[in-house]
Amino acid sequence: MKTSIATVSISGEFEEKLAAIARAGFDAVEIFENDFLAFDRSPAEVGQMVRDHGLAVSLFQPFRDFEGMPEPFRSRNFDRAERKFDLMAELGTDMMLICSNTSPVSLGGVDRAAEDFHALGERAARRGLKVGYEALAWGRHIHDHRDAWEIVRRADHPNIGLILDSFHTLSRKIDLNSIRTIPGDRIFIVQLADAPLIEMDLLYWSRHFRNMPGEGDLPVVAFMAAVAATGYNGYLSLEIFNDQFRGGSPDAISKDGRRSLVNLMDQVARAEPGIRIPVPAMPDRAKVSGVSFIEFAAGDAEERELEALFGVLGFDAVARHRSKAVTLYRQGEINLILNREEKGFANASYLVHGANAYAFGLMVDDAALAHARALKLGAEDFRQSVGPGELQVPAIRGVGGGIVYFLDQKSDLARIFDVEFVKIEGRPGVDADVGLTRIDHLAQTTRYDEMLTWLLFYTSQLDADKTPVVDIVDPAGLVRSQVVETRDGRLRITLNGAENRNTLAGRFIAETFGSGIQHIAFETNDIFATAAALAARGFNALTISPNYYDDIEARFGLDPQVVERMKLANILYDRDDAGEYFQLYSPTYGEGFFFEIVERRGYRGYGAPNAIFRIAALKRHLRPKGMPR
Ligand SMILES: O=C(O)c1ccc(O)c(O)c1
Ligand SMILES: [Mg+2]
Repeated sequence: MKTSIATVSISGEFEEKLAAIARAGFDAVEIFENDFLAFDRSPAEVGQMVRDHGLAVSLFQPFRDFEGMPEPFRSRNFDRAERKFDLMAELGTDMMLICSNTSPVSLGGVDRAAEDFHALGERAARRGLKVGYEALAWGRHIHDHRDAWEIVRRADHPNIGLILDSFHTLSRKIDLNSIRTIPGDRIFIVQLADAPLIEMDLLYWSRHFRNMPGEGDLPVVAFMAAVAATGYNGYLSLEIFNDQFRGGSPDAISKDGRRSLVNLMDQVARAEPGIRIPVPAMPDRAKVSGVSFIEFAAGDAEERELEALFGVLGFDAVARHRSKAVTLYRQGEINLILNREEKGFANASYLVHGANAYAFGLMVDDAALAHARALKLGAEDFRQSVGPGELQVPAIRGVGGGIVYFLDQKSDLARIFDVEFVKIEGRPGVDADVGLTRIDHLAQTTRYDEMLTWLLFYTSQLDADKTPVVDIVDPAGLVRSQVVETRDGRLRITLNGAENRNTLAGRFIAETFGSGIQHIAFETNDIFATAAALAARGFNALTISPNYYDDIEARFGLDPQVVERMKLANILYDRDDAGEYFQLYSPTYGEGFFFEIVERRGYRGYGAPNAIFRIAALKRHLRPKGMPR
């Protein structure tokens, strides 16, 4: 498969863009005219620069307001096109994109447009060039690929073809079967973009909100499956206009782009077998059956603090690592690992970020395959030397440079805790359990502009979906939250994107020097019993304002006695179509890390309406900056 990306999709100086695009593994770039015009090198030098980076120029674009113009505009347009043909020869590309006319003076008429294209085809043929026609979703007369195709068909010239752009077709919800009847060799190039579903003007949506396939909500897989079914085997070219990407890291955006195409084509090849586009074989997205463990890095000082905290939460130290300063704590199905090694990755993470939950293990169907897929998608491999008899657990770097381990039940990895740990025997009378059964969700906080990267990271590797974005109101600003979850809820990761550093989330990443796990939610089957057991162990739940309880009693029509019990235990409540949700929180530790305990009675959400109340409460607890602990 041949991949390409438009220069507008990436931020930076022209040469920076090329370098990042090349490093990410693309074959070609679409040169967007304005990027070129703003750059102070000659067309020939630009062409050479592109080739020096090992790239080709897939397309020169856009040429605007060409077809269906009255004189004198029509003649001028042909002259203008000839000038651009000169430029293309110097750049070293044979393909130009003409987008459908938006000019108020343009005349409609399929045949008039077809004649213009036929005449242009003659001129292009003399130069050995090709011209592709794209219907902009907001074109004045032509805004549907079916009409653009009709014009190309009637132009009846081998040097004139169709350009499809997923955004224009999908934003207008055009029947995708209409693509399947177009001959693949008449489609000159396919541009790909996704976008979040937002009701707004098509032009504005397109120019500001496009994102990489898989990052938005449009059915780009179905679109591309229809294109691939035509026999098309040309460039798969990303064309992403996105305000955030324009200010982002050229390397990160390029890598995301390349990952999005590999993931897209893997899904297309599965949906549409026998396509001509060669798609590298790779394992399917990994099925996750749960979070097997969460590992904390700490130093001596925090070790005792964390140990005490785990104890209060009802975790028991059940095993010690055979060769490392690592302890395993357990309750129900939950495994917490405390790593206070003075060398290795955990220690490095501790030195940079302070005590933090830097790693977690996912139980998948096949760890080796999950790891192999991740690497094919461009994930960074993680390996660390292992002692004699210890297992090399397949792993990759994740959010904030943390580690995601893959475990399974079918290999030796199933016995990791038996192989690497020694049981701590004989603690009679210790019955710490407060009824926590499993990890309900992990919450990772990132900068807002990294959110799409990590959403794509998870959803391209794991058989999990993303939920729509929810705005979390922090008294100091908005935090956007989006969840990656499996249908059965065995995996739930909430990603919280902080836009400013005054929010609880923003402060967390500012003070801990980067993104990471900010909270962990455990599940219980009886939150009232768990709350009582926790209190008996000396746990202080986060104090929720009494005002909250008056409100929920009225809002949900709850039994006042139940509300009174919730108030005493600082339990928050929410309800959706599927059921009820109860939550309680720990105070914050360190720079804003906390635990949550939830009981789900069928409920599928995350208590977003309660966020403002618990954030306000958490902030009351958070020590003022600069104060000693
Ligand atoms: O927003 C535009 O004008 C524009 C230009 C060229 C394209 O290929 C496109 O999809 C949109
Ligand atoms: Mg386009």
